[in-house]
Amino acid sequence: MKQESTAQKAPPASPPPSPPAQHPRDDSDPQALWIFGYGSLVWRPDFAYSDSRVGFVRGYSRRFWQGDTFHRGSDKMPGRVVTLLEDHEGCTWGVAYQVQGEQVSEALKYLNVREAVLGGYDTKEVTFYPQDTPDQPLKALAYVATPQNPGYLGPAPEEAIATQILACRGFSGHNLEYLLRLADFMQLCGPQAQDEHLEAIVDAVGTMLPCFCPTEQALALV
Ligand SMILES: N[C@@H](CCC(=O)N[C@@H](CS)C(=O)NCC(=O)O)C(=O)O
Repeated sequence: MKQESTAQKAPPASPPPSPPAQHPRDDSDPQALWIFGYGSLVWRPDFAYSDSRVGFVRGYSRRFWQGDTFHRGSDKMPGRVVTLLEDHEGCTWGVAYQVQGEQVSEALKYLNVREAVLGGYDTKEVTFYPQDTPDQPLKALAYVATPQNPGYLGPAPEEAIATQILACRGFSGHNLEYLLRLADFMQLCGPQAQDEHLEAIVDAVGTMLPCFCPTEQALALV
């Protein structure tokens, strides 16, 4: 069966910018906006920002339950990326970025394409607790993939998610890079930042890698 190369799939033409929605503003600077990243945005924001904080949001758990046919997968082999699941007991660590002045419209225009159009994410206001000043929470904008979006894959055993991640790649790179960069970030956050779902997938990948790695004999044939 002909494998569609991701190189053949041109990204959809840029859509008209999203209508000016009401976004949470930074009380200290009405022109400023905080944007919360908890997936690829923690290591590749790719928009200009004035400040950033490591911290967490309460009431949400991070899950690899969103399919991705552009950045980390293809139409035939969709990858898995993260979204936020409402969970009363949940806590998700990430990075909040402050954008000010012209940075606000530039960031929103960029993220509308990257997250909404290409990724199926919608925006949601969350309360962000900076690691260093959790008693001074901030209102922030998060991009969340809800079960209603067409790319949503929903729950699966961590082993199945690991297999899918090992097998997929897209325009932004391999799905495994996405997983491991997020795991690296969580390591940097320290022992108080736990994500059992992420850890279980990383463990499953580690168990499966020998099956995905060529043996010496196979390499000798290259
Ligand atoms: N909205 C989450 C997840 C974002 C995310 O991973 N989105 C995908 C879109 S499907 C993306 O931007 N991928 C770019 C990449 O994989 O480098 C975040 O705040 O980080």
